[in-house]
Amino acid sequence: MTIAMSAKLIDGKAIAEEIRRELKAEVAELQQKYGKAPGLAVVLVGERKDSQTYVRNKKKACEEVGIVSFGTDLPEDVSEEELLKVVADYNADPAVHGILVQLPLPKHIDEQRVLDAISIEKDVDGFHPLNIGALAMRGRDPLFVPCTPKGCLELLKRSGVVMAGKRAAVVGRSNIVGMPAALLLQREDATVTVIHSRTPDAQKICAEADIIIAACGRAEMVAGDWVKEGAAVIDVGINAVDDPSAKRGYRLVGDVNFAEASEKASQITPVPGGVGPMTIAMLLRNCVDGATRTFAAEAAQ
Ligand SMILES: Nc1nc(=O)c2c([nH]1)NC[C@@H]1CN(c3ccc(C(=O)N[C@@H](CCC(=O)O)C(=O)O)cc3)C=[N+]21
Repeated sequence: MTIAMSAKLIDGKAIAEEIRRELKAEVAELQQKYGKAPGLAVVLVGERKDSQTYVRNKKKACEEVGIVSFGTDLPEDVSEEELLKVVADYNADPAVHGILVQLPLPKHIDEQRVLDAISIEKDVDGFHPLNIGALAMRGRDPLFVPCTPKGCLELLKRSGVVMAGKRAAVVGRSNIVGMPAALLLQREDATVTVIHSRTPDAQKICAEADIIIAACGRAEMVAGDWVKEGAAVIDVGINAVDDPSAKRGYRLVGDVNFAEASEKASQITPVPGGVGPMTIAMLLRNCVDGATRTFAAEAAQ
C-alpha cells in the first residue's frame, strides 16, 4: 500500500523576492564600480490588458532593484518597419542593456523577424535563434536563456531537486517554454521526454518522470495519475477559468490539477505564486548579467 503524500510547496513568490534582493545588491555594486546602472527597454504594441499588466509589473520590478526602465508603447496598427526602427534605436542606445518586445504581437507583424532584429547582446528574453542555438549545443553557452524556463530550473535548484540521472517530462513544446526547458534539463544531465499534442500514452510517459515541467497551456491537464509518487512538479500554466464566487469573476489555475498532483508529488509549485514571479526575476537577472558584461568590456577598452 502507498500512503498519499502531501507535497511541499515551492514558493516562487518568496524565491523571486530573494533573487530580487540579491540583484539589488549587485546593481548597487555595479553603480559603485562603474557609476552606471543597467537599463531595460520594454516595447509594447497594442492594448491587450494582460500585456499591459505584465509590462507594468516588469517596469516596477526593474525600479525596485535599481534597473532603469525605458518604454515604448506603440498603437495596434503600427507597421512592422516602424517597430523594427524602435528595436534598431534601442540596439544602438548605450544606456539600454536589455530589449524586451512583449508578445504576442498583432497578426500583421512577423514576430520572428522582430525578435531576430534584437541584438543578441541585448536579447534578455533569450528568443534570438543564435541564443537558442547555443543553448542546444554541448560545449556552448548562450548569452541569455529564456526567462520562464530559466525560472523553472532555478526553482528546482533552490528546492534541492537533483536533476542529474533523473527522468524528466516536459509537457508542451513551445519555442518560449517547453523546448528551452527540455534543453536546460538535458544540460543538467536529466533524461528528458517532451510530451505534446500528438504523443500517444502521454499520461503513462509523464507518470514515469521524477521531474515534470507542465507548459501545455491547457487548464489542469496534468492530473493526479500523470504524477509519479515523489515527483517534483513545476507548473508553468496560467489559465483563467470562470468562477462566479471569485471577486474578478474568474480564478487562475495552472496546467496541473493541483489538488490531485499535490497528493502524489514531493514538491510542487502553486499558480499563481509559482513560476510567474520567477519569470520576472529571471528577466531582471538577464538584464543585470548583460549590463555586467557590457560594463566590463567597456572598462577593458
Ligand atoms: N517578450 C515576452 N517575454 C515574456 O517573458 C512574456 C511575454 N513576452 N508575453 C507574455 C508572457 C507571460 N509572462 C508572465 C510574466 C509574469 C507572470 C506573473 O508574474 N504571474 C503572477 C501573477 C499572476 C496574475 O495574478 O495574473 C503569478 O503567476 O503569480 C506571468 C506571466 C511573461 N511573458
